[in-house]
Amino acid sequence: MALEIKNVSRTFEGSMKETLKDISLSVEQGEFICVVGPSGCGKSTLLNIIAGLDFPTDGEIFLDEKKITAPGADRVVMFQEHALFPWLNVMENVKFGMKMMGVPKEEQNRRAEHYLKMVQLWEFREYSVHEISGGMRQRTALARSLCLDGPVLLMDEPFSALDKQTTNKLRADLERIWEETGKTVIFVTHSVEEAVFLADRIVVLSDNPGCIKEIFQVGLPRPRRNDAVEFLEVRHNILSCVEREVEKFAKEEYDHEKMA
Ligand SMILES: Nc1ncnc2c1ncn2[C@@H]1O[C@H](COP(=O)(O)OP(=O)(O)OP(=O)(O)O)[C@@H](O)[C@H]1O
Repeated sequence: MALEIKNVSRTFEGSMKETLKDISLSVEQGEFICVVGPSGCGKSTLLNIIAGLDFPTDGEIFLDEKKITAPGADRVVMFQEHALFPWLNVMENVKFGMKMMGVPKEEQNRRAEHYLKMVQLWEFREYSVHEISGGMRQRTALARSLCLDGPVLLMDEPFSALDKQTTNKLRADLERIWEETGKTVIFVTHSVEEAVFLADRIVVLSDNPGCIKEIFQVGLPRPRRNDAVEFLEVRHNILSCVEREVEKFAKEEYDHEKMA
């Protein structure tokens, strides 16, 4: 599904500044977009608005020309916290969302098996949540999200609480799954390296207010190696862009303090 973000701005009640200002972006069906930028620049706010969990003060978002006004089955959100139910086992957790959506039992079983195999957890389906590692929990959450079969996957720093080795493994898994399923992915991350590993395009947000500062087309062949010279070059360019933003923000804070 194609996503069209048109002049989206968001100001929170009681706030003196716009969190997001005039964001416009066209995302093609099956594209992998990463959003990076300084802490607090509005990445999660943008994702929440696309999810229909929050609303723009100005502007509109369209999914295949249909305006987004609420959460919907066409967009599945996955957060940093896996939010699994500790009293359910892996399989039951994966089926939970489908149950809530009234998916017939046979279809629940079919999808749960398919996606648990895809995330390599089929052998662990009877394990309870406390018996599996953090990475396996996040893979359970990923299988649960994939089972909902939404064409758009919205991911808010899904791997940031995990150790480096597990994160690297999950990134590679996600890339493979994205290639297999053809979903449109919007992925928020603090890690420029993660963005260069995963994205077709990387959107850098500026801070205060959150605007699109630059959009990078990554263009490196997949699978990508984070020690390849080309990878490091792209990473360096984007990092400089984000760091300039952080420096600008720090200077503004400093000037503000001086004037106070
Ligand atoms: N519900 C809300 N009410 C008021 N202000 C909010 C609300 N949600 C977010 N904000 C403010 O909007 C700004 C952007 O927050 P947001 O979480 O979108 O940034 P972020 O770029 O995702 O941050 P981080 O990288 O630290 O996760 C922050 O100043 C935050 O305090």
